Amino acid sequence: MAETEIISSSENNEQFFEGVEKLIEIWFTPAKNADLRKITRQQWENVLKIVRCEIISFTQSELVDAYVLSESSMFVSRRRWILKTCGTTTPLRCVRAVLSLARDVAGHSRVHNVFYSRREFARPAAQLQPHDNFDSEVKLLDSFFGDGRAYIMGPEKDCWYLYTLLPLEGTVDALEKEHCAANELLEPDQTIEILMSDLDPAVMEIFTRQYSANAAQATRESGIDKIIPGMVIDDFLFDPCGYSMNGVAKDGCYMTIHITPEPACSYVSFESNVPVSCYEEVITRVLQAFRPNKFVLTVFATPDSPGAEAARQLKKFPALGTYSLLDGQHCRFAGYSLQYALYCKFPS
Ligand SMILES: C[S@+](CC[C@H](N)C(=O)[O-])C[C@H]1O[C@@H](n2cnc3c(N)ncnc32)[C@H](O)[C@@H]1O
Repeated sequence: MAETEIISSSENNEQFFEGVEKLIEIWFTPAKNADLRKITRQQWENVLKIVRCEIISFTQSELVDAYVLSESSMFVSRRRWILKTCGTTTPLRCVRAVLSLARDVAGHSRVHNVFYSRREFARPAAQLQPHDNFDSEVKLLDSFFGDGRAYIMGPEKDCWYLYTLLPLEGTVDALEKEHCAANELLEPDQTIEILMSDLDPAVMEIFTRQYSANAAQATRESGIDKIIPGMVIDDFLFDPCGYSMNGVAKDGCYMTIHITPEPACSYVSFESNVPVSCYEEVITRVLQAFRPNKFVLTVFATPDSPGAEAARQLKKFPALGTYSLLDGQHCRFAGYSLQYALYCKFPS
């Protein structure tokens, strides 16, 4: 397994691990016979060496290959590549290699869209270049993709960063029309992410070897298997603690959950592209399973996806159960809308 970044703080002997992930998603323009799944496992292993992580498990459905990594997950489908890695990994360092493999092995020579995002790290100074600050990340991304657009949402300590491609020229409305006309091949898409911190220690205990004999037990006891029914689950319980899972469904949907249970730095991320028109139930199940004190919620949706309605509904939620909205923003990009929100538990 790759080098672990579990740091022991000498002051109080508490373990620290940076659970916050960097997430990059690249969509390639549809091309005849092109498929990212032509890239071999050995080629992915070489790419992941640059990132400083390893493959520890694999599962697949007809439409998506899902890898559990020593630091989070990777999903590969015909024209979409997703890499989500935590700790002090360096995912942006491998983008050039991925673009070359996409062109030379998979037959994809045109990038359609790119999303790079992350929450603010608990310890930004511990990150390696270019992840030690957002400006360096943006500079490197621009060197691959030309001029992108960078956003910072939310208050300083809890902010969420996003980089995506600039619409070529003109208004978002005009571009959306153009997209619809030119890209009949493009499927609707939506992604929900819930990035949770400061979680209930009683729940976090489930994700330790002391409490759970294996990953399947942790999955069942926490209720992870009930969050989105019908997924084939590939789960992993780290030693002495920590948990990662990927779920894949026949229709190409995925979900992924990663858990850092250490009390000093507890963090859980949930992500899925499940196409629902109301996310309230999924969000409620996630919050009931993990009981965070604080979380960032983001929903990306194309205008033709069921998730577009869900994103509109979220705009209207000043509170979610026992959580109040601290900050919310809505953005429209060419082809996507984004809802960002930061929620915090009501003071008891
Ligand atoms: C890979 S997991 C999930 C990280 C994820 N990004 C999250 O949401 O927190 C990290 C957890 O596993 C633990 N862990 C144990 N052994 C590890 C290893 N060899 N590599 C990475 N993490 C390990 C860490 O201490 C941490 O609690």
